[in-house]
Amino acid sequence: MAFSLFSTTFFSVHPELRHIVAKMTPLDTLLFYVIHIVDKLDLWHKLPVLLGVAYLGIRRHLHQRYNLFHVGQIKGQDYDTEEYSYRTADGTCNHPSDDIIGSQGTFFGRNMPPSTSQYGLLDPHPTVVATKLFARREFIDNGKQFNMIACSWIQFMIHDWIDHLEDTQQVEIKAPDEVANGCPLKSFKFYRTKGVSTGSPHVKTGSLNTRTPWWDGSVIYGNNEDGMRRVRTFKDGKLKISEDGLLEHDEKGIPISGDVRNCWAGFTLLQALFVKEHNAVCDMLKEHYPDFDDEKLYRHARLVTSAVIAKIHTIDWTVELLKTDTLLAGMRINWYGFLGKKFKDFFGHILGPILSGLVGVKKPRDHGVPYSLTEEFVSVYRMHTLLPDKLILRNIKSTTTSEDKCPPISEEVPMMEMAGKNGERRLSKIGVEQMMVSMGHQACGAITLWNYPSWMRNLVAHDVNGEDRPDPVDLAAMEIYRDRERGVARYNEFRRNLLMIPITKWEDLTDDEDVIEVLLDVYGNDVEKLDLQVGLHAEKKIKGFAISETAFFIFLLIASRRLEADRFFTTNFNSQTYTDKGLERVNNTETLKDVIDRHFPGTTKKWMRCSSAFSVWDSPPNPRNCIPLYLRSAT
Ligand code: HEM
Repeated sequence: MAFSLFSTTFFSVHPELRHIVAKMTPLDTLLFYVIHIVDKLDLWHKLPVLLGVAYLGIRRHLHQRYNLFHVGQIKGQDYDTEEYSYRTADGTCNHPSDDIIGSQGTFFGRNMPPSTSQYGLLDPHPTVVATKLFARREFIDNGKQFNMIACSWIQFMIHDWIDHLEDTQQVEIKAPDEVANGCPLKSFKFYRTKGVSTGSPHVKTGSLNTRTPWWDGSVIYGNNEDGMRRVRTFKDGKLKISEDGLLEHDEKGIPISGDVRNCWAGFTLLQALFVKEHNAVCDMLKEHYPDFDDEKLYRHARLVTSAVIAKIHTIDWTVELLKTDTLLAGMRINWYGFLGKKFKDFFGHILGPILSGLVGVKKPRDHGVPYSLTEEFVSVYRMHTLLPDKLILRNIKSTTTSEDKCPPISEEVPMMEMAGKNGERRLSKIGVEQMMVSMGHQACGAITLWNYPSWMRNLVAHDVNGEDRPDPVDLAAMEIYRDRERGVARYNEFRRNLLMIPITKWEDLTDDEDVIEVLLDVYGNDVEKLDLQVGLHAEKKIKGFAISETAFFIFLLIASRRLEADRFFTTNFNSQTYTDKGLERVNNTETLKDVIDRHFPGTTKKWMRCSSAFSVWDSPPNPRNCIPLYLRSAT
């Protein structure tokens, strides 16, 4: 009897997922069944590497089938792809038959239908959630896994991919009495997200992405013609950069770069590094192809630099974020395929995406849904808890360096002073190398509850031109409001839509009794009401993962999509489009360390012990020989 009860519950589909499974094809139902049993045992991340990769392959397939929703009906035109064999300023002309898809100002897509929950925009009140569950009590770092370069890197990527168009109408949020004492701002105002009619019966209102969603380096090149003109020198294909290796600034002190919103010194440092990389690619191309004019040099250098950025993100940054052998293998398979780099270098992309990787396949694939980034993707990237309260500067001139290559601390600067125009002034005094080494040695924050930076709860945000907004905001509360305003599902609905087992009680989410006590205070016993952000930050983490599993499944889908839907990572990832030397540059760059070494020779040799520039620099190198033998060809 006990066994039969066990077997029926164990082998049956979770009742709350049945309506989703009912829409699947028989083969997909079977595949779902396989991953569902693994999920019930909480097993996939404990499986041997190849089985773990297989699980993720099945999951990604199901998400491609059931978690891509197109929003909006704007249709572009067919165009001559050969004429546009370069990345345009506004992201047009990338999809092979529709020039508009993926360009600036198109709709955010969705990974699931807009939330059906009946809870109101202020239920529970966003400042109550922010104060009771997010406010930092004391800084929690994430150990040696991830440093401030990694934190800046992801902001650098966000500013390449996504930002929402705002309305002209403002919302005002007032902190209720019960938490007012714990709120740096008793009330604050901000612009609503602009809701735009989609013309479609399914998702009636959507929002527009003011950045180009392609992985096209728009964070340094701009999102349209004006942005691109601002950053170019129009000589030898190069971009503007100051003598000291940092960004140039306009007369108001705003950096001259592709994206200048909500920047801080760590972020502009990366912009400057990749401007240097772009300019070095221009020099290299000019040497090999002396006939290339300014325009040709610019276009090719942009293709190469954007691909270098995408590659570093895929096989260096992500691997540090999700530090397990399965993900190390999975991300390298995304770029190089199961047969690994050596095979691909030698034979080229002669086999399909599984054996030779997503990059270089013959045709871009969008799984029947035009490419865009999604509302849910934005939500899972809300990672402001990565930011500390202070930047710890190191003295790289000191002669008393310890054996672990860790220079002594010279100063601790409040993060507020490193943001915006003030931050730019400070950075110019600090200089590139000291800033890079200092960020390398500082762990960033853990993505967990009670770790939201206090200074961001009274933050002067910027407009798209990099100008300060007059009204400071409580970003922690605002983020809760944003997800609700945009119809992003709350935590449990989000999980169901991602084919994950929903929670039924707080203990399913966390073992932390203090957290459970506050969840009960804020949400009562209603687990359905739990905000997505709170769930993502509270969830028990898989060993080695800096983010929650729930967030990870969105990454799994979108990380591949950014590569496989893009013509310049597929059909046009070839020497005809990139040039032989350009493609060689992409193929020979594996990590951020490679780029730092090119432009600041000696820096990592002197100051870095670890293998990746994204780990805390005095941590030991990765023991690569722990990777199973059968995967060595892929690594
Ligand atoms: C000093 C550093 C940073 C500052 C000052 C900053 C500030 C802001 C502000 C003011 C917003 C707009 C909020 C709104 O209007 O809804 C925002 C949005 C966002 N930020 Fe940050 N941020 C910083 C770093 C980061 C980092 C490290 C991440 C990590 C992933 C991140 C991810 C995001 C995301 C995903 C959004 C939402 C974008 C959207 O609504 O389309 N930010 N940030």
